[in-house]
Amino acid sequence: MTDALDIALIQTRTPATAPAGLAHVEPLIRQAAAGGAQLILTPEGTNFLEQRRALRDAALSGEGADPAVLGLQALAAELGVWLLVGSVIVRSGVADDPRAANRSLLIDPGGAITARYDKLHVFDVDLPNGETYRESASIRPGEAAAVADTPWGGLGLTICYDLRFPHLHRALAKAGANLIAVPAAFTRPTGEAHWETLLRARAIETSAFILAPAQGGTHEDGRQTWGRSLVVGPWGEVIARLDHDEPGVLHARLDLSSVERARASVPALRHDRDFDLSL
Ligand SMILES: O=C(O)CNC(=O)[C@H](CS)NC(=O)CCC(=O)C(=O)O
Repeated sequence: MTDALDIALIQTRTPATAPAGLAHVEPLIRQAAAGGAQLILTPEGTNFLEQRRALRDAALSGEGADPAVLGLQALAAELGVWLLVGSVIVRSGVADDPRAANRSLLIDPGGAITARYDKLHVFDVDLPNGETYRESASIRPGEAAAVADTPWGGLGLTICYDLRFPHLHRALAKAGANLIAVPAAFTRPTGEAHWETLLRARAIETSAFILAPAQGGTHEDGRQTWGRSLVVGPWGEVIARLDHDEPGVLHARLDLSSVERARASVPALRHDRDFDLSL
């Protein structure tokens, strides 16, 4: 295992009103691979993004039959890269629950899916500007966290709103993650107020790299997402950022040995104490 890892984050704007093909990500993934990225990460909603989605049975496939998933598997194999598909909206496959899963997939350079994670925390939120989200109406939350094996160590999987739950990230780090993916489709107001601060806080708390590819810009249905894809190092330092909401590729070279250095220096991950909360 060498200490250098070349990654790339894909920032895109998934079509909002219909199941997407790959036109909004494939050229960017090819560009990332041509630029030397070994691990490429895409945002939440890579195959489908629709704010006011009704239960869209007709539009949804299971993971094994989703055209975007199959296309991304073929692309990873053709390019010989690891691909973390931030999320796809697919049939959950759970009987008696018509809701979909909001699922991250890790695809290896042979095109095989080696890890998956269903978003644990769904976004049921009323923002001060009147934007309202009820993700639980269409998405069945997952039950389990996941740390995926990669040639570069453990990759903790999270999705978007999960960013607000620090104990999940600490648990991932304690379970062996030195990289944590935070693929997102953040709202504009919460992105502006919270995105970079929360990402840097999670990096500092876990002494892990935080890799956050985002949706960005104004979507067809008028929904706006906060781009500004970000790579943060284990000391909380910003390694690379896109300072806009347009589609693009963000390259970064990670020095993996910096995780151990940060953890040796401030071992807070090992300093948890049990405490009493009685008054
Ligand atoms: O809707 C889709 O198709 C894809 N999923 C999303 O966009 C999700 C659920 S609506 N968005 C978030 O979790 C935003 C979190 C956020 O913005 C915050 O925590 O502030």
